[in-house]
Amino acid sequence: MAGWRTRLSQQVSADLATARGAARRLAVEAAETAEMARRAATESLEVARRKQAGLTATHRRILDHITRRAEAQIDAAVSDLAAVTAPATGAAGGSPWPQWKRVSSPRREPMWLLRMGELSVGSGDPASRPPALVGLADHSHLRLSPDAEAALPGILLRTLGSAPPGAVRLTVYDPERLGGSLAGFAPLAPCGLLGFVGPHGLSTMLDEHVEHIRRINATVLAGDHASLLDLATATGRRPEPWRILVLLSADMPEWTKEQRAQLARIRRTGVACGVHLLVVGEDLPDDTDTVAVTATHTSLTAAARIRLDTPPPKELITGTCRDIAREYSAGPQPTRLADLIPETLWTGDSSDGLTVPVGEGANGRLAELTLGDSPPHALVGGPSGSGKTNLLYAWLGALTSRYHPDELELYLLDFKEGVSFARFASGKRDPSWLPHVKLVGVNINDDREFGLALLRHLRTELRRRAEAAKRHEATKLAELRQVDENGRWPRIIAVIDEFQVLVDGRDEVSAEAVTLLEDLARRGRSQGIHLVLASQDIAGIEALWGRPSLIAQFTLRIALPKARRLLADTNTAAEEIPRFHAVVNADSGVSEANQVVRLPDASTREVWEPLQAGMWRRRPRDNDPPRLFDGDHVPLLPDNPITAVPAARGGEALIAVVGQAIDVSSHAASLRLTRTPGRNLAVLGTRAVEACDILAGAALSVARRHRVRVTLCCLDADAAGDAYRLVAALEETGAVVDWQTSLSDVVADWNHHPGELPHLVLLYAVDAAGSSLDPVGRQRLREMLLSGPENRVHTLGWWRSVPRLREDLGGFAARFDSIDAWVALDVQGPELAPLSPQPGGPTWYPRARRGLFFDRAVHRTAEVIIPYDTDSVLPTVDNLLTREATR
Ligand SMILES: Nc1ncnc2c1ncn2[C@@H]1O[C@H](COP(=O)(O)OP(=O)(O)OP(=O)(O)O)[C@@H](O)[C@H]1O
Repeated sequence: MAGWRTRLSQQVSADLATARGAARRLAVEAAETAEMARRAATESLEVARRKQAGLTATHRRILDHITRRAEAQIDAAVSDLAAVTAPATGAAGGSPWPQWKRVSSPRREPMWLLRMGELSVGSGDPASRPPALVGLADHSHLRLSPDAEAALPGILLRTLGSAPPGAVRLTVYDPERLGGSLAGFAPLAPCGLLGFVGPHGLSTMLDEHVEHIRRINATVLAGDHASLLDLATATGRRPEPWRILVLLSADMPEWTKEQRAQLARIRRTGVACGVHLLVVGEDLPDDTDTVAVTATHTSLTAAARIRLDTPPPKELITGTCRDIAREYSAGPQPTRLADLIPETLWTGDSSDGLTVPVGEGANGRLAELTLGDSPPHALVGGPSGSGKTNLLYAWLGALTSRYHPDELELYLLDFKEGVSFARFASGKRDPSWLPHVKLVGVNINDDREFGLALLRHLRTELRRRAEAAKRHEATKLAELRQVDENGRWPRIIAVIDEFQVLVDGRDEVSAEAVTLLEDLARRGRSQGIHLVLASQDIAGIEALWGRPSLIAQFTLRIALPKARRLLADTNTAAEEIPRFHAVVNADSGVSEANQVVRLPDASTREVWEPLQAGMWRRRPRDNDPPRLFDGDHVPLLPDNPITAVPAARGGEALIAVVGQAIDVSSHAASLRLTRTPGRNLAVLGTRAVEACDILAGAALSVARRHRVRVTLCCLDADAAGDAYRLVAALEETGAVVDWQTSLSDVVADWNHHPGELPHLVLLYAVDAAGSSLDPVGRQRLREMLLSGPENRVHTLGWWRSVPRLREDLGGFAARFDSIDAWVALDVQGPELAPLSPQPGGPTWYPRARRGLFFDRAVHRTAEVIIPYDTDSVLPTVDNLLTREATR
């Protein structure tokens, strides 16, 4: 028994030991497994932590990137917004108060938007934040909530400062504080730019604004434009002011039904007519048409928050209002030349006429002038200083900017002293010219012949056009231009300022001028040639009154202030108009056709020069500068005054130049020295300098083109210096020159060189020989004059009076057929009778630097010339003496 127990016990012990061992092993294994699991878990945790850190960094990087990009986009959008809004806000609309000043917004564009504060967006510095903008004038009505009331003075000041003085008018309805809240604007009140209305004036004020809107619709917009802004865009004109009606604490629910109805009308129709409501502290029913502003938002900027600017300093408000009031009270600025200039140059077609604006009419629109088939010609009148020249500048500026130089040509003459048209020609100070101008004549008050020359030139052009029209069976310019597509037929305007100088004399010049004017006025209408005659002097107009058929053609009349007799007798409108205005009348001056026009300043160089420079830069390639004739200028002997003129038979003709013709082409007046009897020249008169110039010009012009023999004899000590200088100049041309001191020797030898070279005999003060020339000598002189030309000996002589010439030619019975050509200086017309085909002599009033030239071979009547100045083409006496000394 003990044995099994022992065995059992041993067995149990052994099993227990085994079990313990197994348990221990299991425990160790479990511990190992647990340790491995722990390690694995730790590692996993570590990996997870690392992953999480990586992911967090990546996420942060992505987030940063996205944030930066978003910020950059916001900043770009902000600066885009600022750039986009900048032009719309303009200086006075948008600049912060420290830099703020008054600047008018452009006329054709909508009034600038107004800065109220800034949008709270963007990351950058507050200065670059986009402005919070609202529009009032030209844009909409505005409503400020009570917490935004502080913005009111700023909005009003910016509006006032963006427009010219007087262009914004304020009416303030402020029943609570009776205008106290806008006291800074008070300086505008005395001149009517600001009105305060109390409770009793409300209905009247609303009625007035409604009536104003009605008037604008009926008379200003007149169905042609949808709004005043449309009118401004189309025409550049702002004929009506903006009216801002400020309603402060208006307590509208208490208003009568009629008052509310009137307000509703203003809301519906006001903006198009420049009437705007600025309501403070009231809720308007159904205000979708009104921009609402609170301290933090505007209905335009939706969810974006805004921050309002601080109000402008009080002194800025009062100072600005005082300036505006002062400038407004000083009167409106005249219209500007720029208002007459089209945006694109030279788009007009002149086939049917020339129509351009010239100033501002009473209705605020541009008033136009037309020249064409009707009215064809214009008369402009007004006393000195009334602005005629300025009117002509404005008209010409508008014409030349609208019509291309192929559509319009200008001929401009000014008979009064001064150089008013000289600016259109190229000069030393300003080399540009007006490309349409063909001819400018200034300082021609003594040279009426130049006016005549212009009229003759126009008559020739008229004939050319009439012939072309006949060929093409056209009855007027428009038709001719249609059928002759390749022809160049611009309209021509000839402007003659102070034309009375040309027509009010009692001589042949006036008679011919009036006849030519009559012809041009009558027939020019259909050929596109238009006359504009201006005069300050009633006499000018009166010279025409005697010619009813002539004056009847001048149906366009422009009367400057105080012009007399220009309009119909009963029409006194010109007496009543203020400075810088004109009565324009296209119906021969009858009162019903009056149109009062305010004219722009077109005279000052700053206004004119940029316009001319712009056209000059765009001138056609073949556009030549206009010919300028200045009566005060003495022309120099040109190098080559004549182009080669072939002789009738063999060789080239000897052509002696005597001066510059007073002519449209300013050509050289000359005589041909042919082998015909009489081809000599006599210069007559006592003006030695001019006589020397004529002889020098004649001799040099021949000697420069032909080798000649010259015999020179000077009998006037005062002229000897010039004669001596001429000899030197002639020798330089290769001429064979013989200086004689005795006239007897000259006439004794005149035919000693037969046939060799053409021979010029230059005699200075021939008559001074007097008694020193015995009868034989006198006879030889006559022979030389009579027979010389056939032998190529031509005498160019200076006699100081006609009687002395006559004496040298044979006394009382003298015949003048040996003198074909003469130039008279200070010799009266009747004295020239024996030399002239005109009975009693030519009409000639001697004047300085002018000569009367007659050549029997070509002239029917004598022509006025300007002796060329030869001083600068002759060597100086000092030069000659030095030359002699070094020989
Ligand atoms: N619309 C205008 N706006 C501003 N200034 C003007 C205007 N019209 C004329 N003026 C100025 O008035 C002055 C006289 O004008 P303007 O020379 O045209 O007169 P006028 O009638 O031609 O005189 P005159 O015959 O004596 O030359 C000039 O200084 C001119 O600049």
